[in-house]
Amino acid sequence: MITTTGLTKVYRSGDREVTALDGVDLHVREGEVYGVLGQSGAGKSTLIRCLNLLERPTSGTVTVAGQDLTALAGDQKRANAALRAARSHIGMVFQHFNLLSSRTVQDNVELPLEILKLDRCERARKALELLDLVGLADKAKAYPAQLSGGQKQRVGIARALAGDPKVLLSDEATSALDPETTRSILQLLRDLNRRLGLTIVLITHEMDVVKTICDSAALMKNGHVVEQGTVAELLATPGSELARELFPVGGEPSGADRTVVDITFHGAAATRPVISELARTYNIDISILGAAMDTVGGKQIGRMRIELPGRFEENVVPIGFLREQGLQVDVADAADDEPDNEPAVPAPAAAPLKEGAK
Ligand SMILES: Nc1ncnc2c1ncn2[C@@H]1O[C@H](COP(=O)(O)OP(=O)(O)OP(=O)(O)O)[C@@H](O)[C@H]1O
Repeated sequence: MITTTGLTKVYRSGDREVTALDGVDLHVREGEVYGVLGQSGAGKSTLIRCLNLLERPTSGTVTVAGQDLTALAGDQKRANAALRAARSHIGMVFQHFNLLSSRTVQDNVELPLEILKLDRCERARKALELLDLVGLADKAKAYPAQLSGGQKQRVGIARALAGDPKVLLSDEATSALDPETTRSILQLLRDLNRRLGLTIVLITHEMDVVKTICDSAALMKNGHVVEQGTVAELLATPGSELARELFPVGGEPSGADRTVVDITFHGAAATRPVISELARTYNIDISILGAAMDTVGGKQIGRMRIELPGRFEENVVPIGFLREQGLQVDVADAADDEPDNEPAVPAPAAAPLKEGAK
């Protein structure tokens, strides 16, 4: 539904240049909720604003619903009209709602319909229908100042839906809201995604938002997308930073001469007694440093951090055993055991070794 290739944005002011996006290749499938994460300054807002060409990319392409928006973004009048038409199918929701305080709720929602030149009756009908969809039918005549933050964001969402968009872009839509209101807005977005088949790209810095509604996510750093995929793919990627942040499991090793292993249990594997089997089979003492169960992307996932006595090279066989059980196993670096110094050790038949070492 949305593809960017080699998307680059360089801001220039005087002789200073800031590369906010540096060759971003993004792929958002139709009908999914896609989260973009990253620290402040990573380029998230620039990316989302480039998706509807509010920000003109310096180079690269943006394709939305099969249409290359970058090709429409010429200076000629015809191209601009075509871009405006394409944009009307992309809604945008903002962190601070951006409502006009002098207009009623209904008039705020009607604004994009005025730009689309719908007649008065049609505008009113559509605005009331949208307000009903977001649960605010009774607030049509209220002014923004009379609404709570969550209600204001619902108006922002209704306004974003006015052009019957296929895509909704959300720039930190919930970060100005309290946790309960955040949950209800996320629920509304998920609902709209399912009922209208809406593709949603949202920027967030909250892992809970990703856990609650995202099908896929990307992590940005310094203008690059450094990880992206479905939540399940990310959780199954050894060493994934997003997976670790989505599902943190702490615990420090008790000494230098230990091997720390993070195990992720998906589905049926979560209920098998693999740790006691491991202890019995190899006659080793296993310490559990941390453990957590959670629902991520609608699926039950378990994670455990264990400690095995001895260095990595002494634990090759037990680690191979865990992998043979179909578990995802990430071996953490021991404090005194840099990856570069790891000895080459033969792999057991069914499992790659130390692929997840970070
Ligand atoms: N209009 C602009 N002019 C110059 N530099 C800009 C402009 N907008 C953004 N930048 C710079 O581009 C980089 C990326 O900014 P951007 O706002 O996209 O990051 P972000 O990940 O959204 O950050 P935040 O989470 O703080 O909003 C930053 O270094 C920022 O200072």
